[in-house]
Amino acid sequence: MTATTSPARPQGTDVVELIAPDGAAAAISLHGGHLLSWKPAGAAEQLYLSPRSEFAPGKAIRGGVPVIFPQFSDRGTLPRHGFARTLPWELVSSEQGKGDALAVLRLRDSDATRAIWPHAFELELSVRIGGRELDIELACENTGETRFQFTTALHTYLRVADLDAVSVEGLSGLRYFDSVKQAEALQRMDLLLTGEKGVLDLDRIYFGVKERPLLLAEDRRQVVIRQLGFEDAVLWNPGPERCAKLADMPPEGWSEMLCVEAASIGRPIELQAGESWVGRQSLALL
Ligand SMILES: O=P(O)(O)OC[C@H]1O[C@H](O)[C@H](O)[C@@H](O)[C@@H]1O
Repeated sequence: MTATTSPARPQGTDVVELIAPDGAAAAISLHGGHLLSWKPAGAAEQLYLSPRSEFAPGKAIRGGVPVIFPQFSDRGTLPRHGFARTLPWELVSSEQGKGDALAVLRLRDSDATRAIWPHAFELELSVRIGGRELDIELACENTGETRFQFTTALHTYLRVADLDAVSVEGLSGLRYFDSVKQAEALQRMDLLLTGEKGVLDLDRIYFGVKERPLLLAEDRRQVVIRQLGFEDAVLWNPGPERCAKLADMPPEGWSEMLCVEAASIGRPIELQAGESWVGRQSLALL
């Protein structure tokens, strides 16, 4: 069975709706190849999507899962977080299986990308839902004649009921770059408390996370976050002051979200002509 592509969700954005036989559901915008919503079977929305997000050509959507490629943040000369999140992707397929539903989207180099990044590439984003699990896989192939390097992330905005009650486990002993303090540090404790009691204005790149599972926990909810192929993870919450300066976030938006991003930043990924790389982030609601 083929899932439908509904035109004109927010302001004309094409959105692919996925529904698994057990009722798990997701919505993916072709603008940015951007997962907007994930509802596990029998459960509520797990992703944060800003009610003030702009859904306009050339603009990034605030929330969901932006695809960051080929540059993380301002770490290079390209537009912030690269161009994949602001370009139209094409839908390759969307289908329902026996126990899941899967959509595949593609972005290839174009005159617009080659004008600022002179490389031939093909990105494929696969989103699979079923039961209480979500898999997001990003594959990149070098379709040109020369090697290139890139940094990348799946910039997942998790919805939280109350940031004060949220903790993240699994980071102890890792070195991180604190982008707020512009300094490196070592994560001493396994438990990272967010919100008023913990770290506000949180912006850290944890290096060498690799396949360590992370656990996001709040009162009665636990989400296990796994990654494969990505080396690092980013934790981000703008806190009240920075949030107030973001035009596409409501003033209180920061208290309802926490980004836990699967990323490769510390060691850029290098692909020779014809080579491919694959990275995956998997979320499971316990
Ligand atoms: O506002 P954006 O360009 O979407 O970036 C949002 C955030 O993305 C990442 O998490 C970075 O580590 C942050 O420094 C940045 O503020």
